[in-house]
Amino acid sequence: MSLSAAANKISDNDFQNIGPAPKPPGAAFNKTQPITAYINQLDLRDKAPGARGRDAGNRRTGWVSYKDDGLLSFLWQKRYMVLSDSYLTLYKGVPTRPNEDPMLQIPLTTIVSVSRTQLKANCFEVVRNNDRNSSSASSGTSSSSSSSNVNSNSGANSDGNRKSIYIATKAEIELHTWLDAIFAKCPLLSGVSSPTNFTHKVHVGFDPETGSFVGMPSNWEKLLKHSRITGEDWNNNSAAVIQVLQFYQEYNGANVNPNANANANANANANASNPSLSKSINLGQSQTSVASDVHKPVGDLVPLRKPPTPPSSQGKPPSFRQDSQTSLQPSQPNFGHKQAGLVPKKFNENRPPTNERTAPNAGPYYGNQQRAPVLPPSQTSSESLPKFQHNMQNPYAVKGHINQRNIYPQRQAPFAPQNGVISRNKEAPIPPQRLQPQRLAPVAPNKAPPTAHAPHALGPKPGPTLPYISSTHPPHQRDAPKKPTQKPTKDEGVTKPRKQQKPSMSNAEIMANLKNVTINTDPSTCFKMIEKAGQGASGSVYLAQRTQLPPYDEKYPLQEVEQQHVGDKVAIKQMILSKQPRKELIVNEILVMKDSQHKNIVNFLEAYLKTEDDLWVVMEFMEGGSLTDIIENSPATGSTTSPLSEPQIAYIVRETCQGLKFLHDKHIIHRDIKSDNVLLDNRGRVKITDFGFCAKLTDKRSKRATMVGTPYWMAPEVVKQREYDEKVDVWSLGIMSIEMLEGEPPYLNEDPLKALYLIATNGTPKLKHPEGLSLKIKRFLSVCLCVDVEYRASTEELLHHTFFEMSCEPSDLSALLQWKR
Ligand SMILES: Nc1ncnc2c1ncn2[C@@H]1O[C@H](COP(=O)(O)OP(=O)(O)OP(=O)(O)O)[C@@H](O)[C@H]1O
Repeated sequence: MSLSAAANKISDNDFQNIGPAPKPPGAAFNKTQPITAYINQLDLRDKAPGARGRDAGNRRTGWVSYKDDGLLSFLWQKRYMVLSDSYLTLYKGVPTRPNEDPMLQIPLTTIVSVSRTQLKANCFEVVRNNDRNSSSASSGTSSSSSSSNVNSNSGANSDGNRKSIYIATKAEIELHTWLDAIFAKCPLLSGVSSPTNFTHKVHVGFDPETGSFVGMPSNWEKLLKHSRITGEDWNNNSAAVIQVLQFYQEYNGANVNPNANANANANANANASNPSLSKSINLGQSQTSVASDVHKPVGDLVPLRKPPTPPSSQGKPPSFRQDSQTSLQPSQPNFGHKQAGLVPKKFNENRPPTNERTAPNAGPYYGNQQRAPVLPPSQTSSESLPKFQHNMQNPYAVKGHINQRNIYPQRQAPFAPQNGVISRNKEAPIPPQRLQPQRLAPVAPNKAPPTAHAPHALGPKPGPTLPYISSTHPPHQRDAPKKPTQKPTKDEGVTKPRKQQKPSMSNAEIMANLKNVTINTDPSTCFKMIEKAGQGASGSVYLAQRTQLPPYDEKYPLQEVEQQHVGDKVAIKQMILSKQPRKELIVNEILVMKDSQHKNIVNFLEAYLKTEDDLWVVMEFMEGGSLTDIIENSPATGSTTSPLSEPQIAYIVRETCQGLKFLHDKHIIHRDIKSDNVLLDNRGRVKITDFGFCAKLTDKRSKRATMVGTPYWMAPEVVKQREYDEKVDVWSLGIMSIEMLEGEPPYLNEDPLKALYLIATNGTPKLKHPEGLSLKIKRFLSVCLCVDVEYRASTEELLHHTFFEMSCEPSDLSALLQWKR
């Protein structure tokens, strides 16, 4: 026996005949245990036959990468590591002789800290107190328990007498087992993983027996539990679950460490294959804060849907007090991230417009990865369709109903955010357990005109004393369209994700910029306020009549002013600036609107800074209200037919698409296309509004990665946090078309988190009743809702689509606008 072996009480046989690890004790295996705990129960120690007795087989061995901060600090070296009861020893290779000299031997009694580091994947740092009992091969002696001779190769990170080495393992699981074993053996660590800089390991899994997730940060666990994301979902695609969790949490304002991303995904992927075991996902050091910050209430949400027009049929002024009292929304409205860039980007330059550009890999519709067949116009006639339909496996052409369960999986537990509940029901606040989307019937606009000119005549005086509705996000309600399947009524609005960002400008800069785009005068004398027309997250919208032309202001060219007439009806959005958390975004929004005069974009007229705190944005008035209102008030809603006919849908989508193409040509992405943000006037004109989420693409930034939008309308690439471009609007346009066909977007009855998961994993959503639809609309939807962005049509291409040939005349919308009259 070698000296070192003797000193360490190691048998010469200890390094031989290691043999396979014993099988897990199946019966005792508790599936709810994190996998590391499970593995710790297993006897992974190298039980060399001769080892039992003196060392009780109590050692662990294996190949690792090793590095220190000494002379060879730049080098990761492959080493064979042995953990015995007394030492952590590194060899050049598997020891073949009993007296084989180690490269480094550290008495366990000197190890004062072991912690995970981000130096390398699966890496940990071992810190030892160097003033005693450490030895190194380079000392010229074999290891000795009394040696204090540690050369620079083995010492690192000197801090007085403390030195570090770094060990990296190939797999995450190895790292866990090494850490656990070292902690168990080092007397100064007391078997407890409490060194400084330690990383919280989060072992995530799903226990099929209890039907619950294990090892999750508590907030994630709750989110998952109530999102109806099932163990099956987890087993099918755990990476997607982690992805949407991160997405959702971040978007709901949790104070997530920005680095807390990648590891979990990667590990979830890596672990996704074994459904029977819990999956071990190490969130890494940077994700410690994920675990610790997850206490942010999930109820810190912003309404997905715009709040309804306040009840007004009684002819009373809007009850600000009631709204502000009943809303449990957080005080920050959602502005998204408007980001300006000025250099145009070329896109779709190699892609000639086609009449029928069909997405080949539009998820389940076409089910293959080939390039879209570009059919010449002559081939779009019906005789070519059956073959096409067969080849492309268009699910929209599938006969028969789609099983509702495919679209609305069985509910399990109700959503129970930790706190911060959003109530959408003034009379009976919704219990926190229920956070499901709901659509309530929109309220008819206030018909009774207020008696005075200015908005304050409509209710409490505006200004700082006004209990301002928008600041508390009164939630939008919609009646879920009645369905024959009698799905459970949803009580809660869904969330519009909100990302917290540091304001990029100081308040003074913002005000200066705002003054540059507004007329700094009191507009009260220029308008007669008629009624409240709507409520947005950032302010109230009023119908008003122009009583006076705007005063001359150099920011507004004379010809623009001359287009205005006394007596014109306008919409005025009034915002209290002190209630806006991201004032700089309002400036951007005004700039985008001001610069986007198009027949399919709600026309910006002028903006006033009435006081330092009171901003009025004047726009053209759209009497028809939002497309959401129209869908929900359609005579067909509640019946088995679509709320809108295909010709009506074709017309509205075409008009919206024209507005989008205008934006896209200017390299602006809207990022929040949905029926709420499409307004109609009483002549059937269709216009896009709400530029709060707009982003401008530039040469330098031809793609975006910020997750913006409203979950149910979000493109998969947004949900998956990939780079995206203008085509996210095309996806949302496809979803908006489904709204008009089915009354609501896919997955609206799902918890937002589950919806995100479904978008990420299902890709192209299924239609509820494809059998009754024309092939043209199904093909149109396929090219909009194509997961592969490359094959998704551009707005330019869409405008050539044969679906638009069936567009109705604007006058054919009159029945839909009837409800407003
Ligand atoms: N130009 C307009 N003409 C008529 N009604 C409008 C007009 N703009 C908005 N509205 C009504 O006011 C409601 C709120 O609109 P607004 O744009 O403020 O909502 P929002 O999308 O929540 O906006 P933000 O988040 O920017 O506050 C709309 O749903 C619509 O009913």
